[in-house]
Amino acid sequence: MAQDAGITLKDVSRSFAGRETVVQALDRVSLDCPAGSFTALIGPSGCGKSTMLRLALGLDAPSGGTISVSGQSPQAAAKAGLTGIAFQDAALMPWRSVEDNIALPLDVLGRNRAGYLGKIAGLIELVGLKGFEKALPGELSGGMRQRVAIARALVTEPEVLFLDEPFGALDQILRRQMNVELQRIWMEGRATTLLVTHGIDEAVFLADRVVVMQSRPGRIGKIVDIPLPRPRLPDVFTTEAFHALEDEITEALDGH
Ligand SMILES: Nc1ncnc2c1ncn2[C@@H]1O[C@H](COP(=O)(O)OP(=O)(O)OP(=O)(O)O)[C@@H](O)[C@H]1O
Repeated sequence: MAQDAGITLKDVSRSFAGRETVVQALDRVSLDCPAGSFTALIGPSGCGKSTMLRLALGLDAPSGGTISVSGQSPQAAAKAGLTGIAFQDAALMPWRSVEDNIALPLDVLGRNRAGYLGKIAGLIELVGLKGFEKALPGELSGGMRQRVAIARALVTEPEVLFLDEPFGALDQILRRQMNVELQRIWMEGRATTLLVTHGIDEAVFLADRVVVMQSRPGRIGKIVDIPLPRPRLPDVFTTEAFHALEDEITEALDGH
């Protein structure tokens, strides 16, 4: 992985002009996610999480400041297939099979799928969907659809992975299983990962650092380091150290 395969935001602002007021969705936000790190972003509704993701994906431009993704502009990184994204609702094409959905970014980038057949088969194995290659999304459970979305996000071998509440629609038990799976997948590839989540437990379990945001204007309130050793096992959820970190994040969310 390249030395600069991280995400860097320097004094990034994004404002939206409303009818009467200006909404400061992000106000001079600076954040450095080093190559290979796992960062979770948590904050109240409207604090600018989606805005930050859209900027880092090159789908929107900041009003001020600079963003670097994998050492390039967000647009250049996306065009080069250096970024991967998985959303909450999986957003699979219902008429495409599992393997065809996973191959979608290759088609979008105009890459020859033939060169990726081994990669696709490996990803299907990695996310535990062997035997479901030809299945359609309608034949899969919610958890399986999210696995497809994660495999799809990884197909271009991105250096930077964005996850926008990928397990938000799943029940608590399945979500925890998927958290364990995601940690395993991340530890194998070590893409620089930025996870947007509403789950404090999910953030503590997965991340090296949890960035707690505040709204109006959208700013970083606190960054909480998560020093728990890896691989983290499911029983870590019930430890005192885990609860203490959850409490620290809850307090930061309450503005303390
Ligand atoms: N295209 C837009 N036009 C006008 N205002 C916008 C636009 N996009 C976002 N905003 C405003 O910017 C602020 C931040 O929105 P954003 O969607 O980034 O928040 P969020 O933290 O992702 O919220 P949630 O957790 O509810 O998804 C909000 O006040 C929102 O109304």
